[in-house]
Amino acid sequence: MSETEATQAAVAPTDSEHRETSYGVIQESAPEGLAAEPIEPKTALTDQFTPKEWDALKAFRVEIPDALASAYPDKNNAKTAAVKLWGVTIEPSNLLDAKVSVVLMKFLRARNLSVSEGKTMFIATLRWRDQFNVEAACKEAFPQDVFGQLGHIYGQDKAGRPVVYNVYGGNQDLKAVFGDIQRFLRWRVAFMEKSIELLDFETTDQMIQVHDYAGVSMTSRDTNSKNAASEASSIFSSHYPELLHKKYFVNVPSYMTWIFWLFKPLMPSATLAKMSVVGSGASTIGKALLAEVNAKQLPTRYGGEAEAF
Ligand code: HEM
Repeated sequence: MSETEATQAAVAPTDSEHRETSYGVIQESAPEGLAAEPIEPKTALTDQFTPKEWDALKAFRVEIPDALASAYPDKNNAKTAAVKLWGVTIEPSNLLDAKVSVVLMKFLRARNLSVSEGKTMFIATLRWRDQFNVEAACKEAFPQDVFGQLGHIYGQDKAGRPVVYNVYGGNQDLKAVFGDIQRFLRWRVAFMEKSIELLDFETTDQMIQVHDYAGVSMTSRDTNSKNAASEASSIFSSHYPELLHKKYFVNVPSYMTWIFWLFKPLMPSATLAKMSVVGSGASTIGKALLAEVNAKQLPTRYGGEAEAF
């Protein structure tokens, strides 16, 4: 059997006997003359896929071996080898796995269900992860005195999504944080990956992000912090599709809210629609965040009851 045939057999087995498939799913008999549809393992998240999304996913699965070969042109067995993305193992022989389906669906949704564009994004993401060396960034020891207060992962929203906070406020040495842009980016990517570890891709596949800008002023926006912000933002738009449920910008000084719109050209409109700028002070912030997060899960400084960071 050729590699292409082997892949198609794994994606859409056609024999009409009861049998266990390569991905461990019992295949029901199909009526005479009809190809059996592979049985899809279901989860709360795959249950939310629309018929159009299922169609796109089935077409995308067929493209995966080719996508893997394009992502890793120097690897001999790239077409059949496993790749790990956000803790989920993707390989041509397990494409019916529900978690794999949820991960692949993210690339399709981010590209309006276009299989070719989703595939391009998937290939670019795998290549970028290698070039950036995400694995090494996740193992890097960042100085606590510079990065220790910059990111917090705390609590869940009412639907169980993790809530993550980036405190980019002026109450810390922003020159040290953004002085080395590449180091900041490695820290930010590692923090994103750590947040993603809390997603099981069965019941939860998105997070809430909060940016806290308490104490920033126009002088905090120097060339380095501006470049770091736009580079990080473009990395997330290009290589972390559909992982954000909502994003709140809190403690934004009112004379600086216009900065929000500077990011408009960097982000798809669907992502922009998930974001809101909230004013300052625990009660104002609480009004916005308590709609999503229970008081016990929300730090007091944001209007909740949790004695957190
Ligand atoms: C003045 C100091 C500021 C610093 C140091 C700063 C830092 C950053 C950084 C590092 C990012 C990268 C994305 C991330 O980490 O999630 C970012 C993104 C962003 N910032 Fe700021 N920022 C500042 C001010 C502001 C202000 C006043 C606003 C107004 C609301 C704002 C709105 C945004 C938006 C819309 C994004 C894109 C979000 C995304 O890509 O997920 N920033 N900022």
